Amino acid sequence: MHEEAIRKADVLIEALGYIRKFHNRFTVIKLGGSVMEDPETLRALLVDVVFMQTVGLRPVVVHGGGKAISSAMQRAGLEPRFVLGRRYTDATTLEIVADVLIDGVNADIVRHINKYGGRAAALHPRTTSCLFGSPLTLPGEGGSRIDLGRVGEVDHVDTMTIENLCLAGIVPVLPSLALSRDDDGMLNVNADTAAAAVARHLRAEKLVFLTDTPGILRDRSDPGSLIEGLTPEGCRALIDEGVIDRGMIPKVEACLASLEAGVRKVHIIDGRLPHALLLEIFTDRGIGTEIAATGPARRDRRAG
Ligand SMILES: Nc1ncnc2c1ncn2[C@@H]1O[C@H](COP(=O)(O)OP(=O)(O)O)[C@@H](O)[C@H]1O
Ligand SMILES: CC(=O)N[C@@H](CCC(=O)OP(=O)(O)O)C(=O)O
Repeated sequence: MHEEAIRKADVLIEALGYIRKFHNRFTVIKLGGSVMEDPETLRALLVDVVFMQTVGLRPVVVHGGGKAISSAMQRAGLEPRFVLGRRYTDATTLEIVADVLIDGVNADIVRHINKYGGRAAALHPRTTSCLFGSPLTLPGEGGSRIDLGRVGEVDHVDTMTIENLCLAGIVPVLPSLALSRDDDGMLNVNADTAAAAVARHLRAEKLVFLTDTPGILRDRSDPGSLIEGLTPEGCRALIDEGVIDRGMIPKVEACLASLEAGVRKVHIIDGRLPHALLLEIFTDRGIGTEIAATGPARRDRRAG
């Protein structure tokens, strides 16, 4: 009986060091569509976010919702089309993307954070947009540019609004939609790059990607092949070797850009694991892949 109580006290003491270290620091948390499919998984993650906000960290949530968007498109008789990992977004698709991300996913996250005793604010183009950008075109064959429709990239973040909300103890929740500086219309942004842009502009302490894999795996079919610590050079080598592939490429590229811009650590973790966020941030061992500018980021020598 006493042993169990002492073990719980030890857990709290272990967390105390991290709570002190990250007090008043920004942590940007990217929620991928894959972890928002199951209500119980989402509940556990948002309870962690409320915990972080309550103990004085400054969590900022940026979310996607790719799976829900694809389902809504299919219900409307539209076939999703991706070009180099980006959804081709015409005017009809943009309406669906905005409805799913704003009225569906964003509203759901805000409601749940409030329900679990926290306070959250929806920041999107239909309330207060904090993300501003320009249309993204990708290089095509023979020097041409690939047109992606209303797809954008973030080039400005209203950090003041985000910071003020955090200071007031409110968790800002942003979907991956930006306002175009050209025409004031909405742009659909890849959620990994949107989260990285927010982390860069806030000079966040941490950027955490919650996804549907234990982290970066050396062998994608073997969860035991998790790579716990990586440097940017290590990441580039794994991309060249083809170990990092598909959806993981934009995530890792977003990680590298964030680290270059001063974000201290990036974590890629399994959002399906209950309390993944608390385990990664408040324990010595962590659970996923940690990428830091200076390595080697060995787990047994981690200091947050
Ligand atoms: N080396 C790797 N380790 C783990 N996952 C990888 C790796 N390379 C590619 N992936 C793929 O990346 C996916 C995660 O990216 P993505 O599907 O875009 O997630 P999200 O919707 O959370 O943004 C994994 O489910 C996996 O299929
Ligand atoms: C331009 C572009 O591709 N935008 C993404 C935005 C959502 C997203 O990225 O969601 P996940 O994080 O769940 O993948 C899309 O339309 O799917």
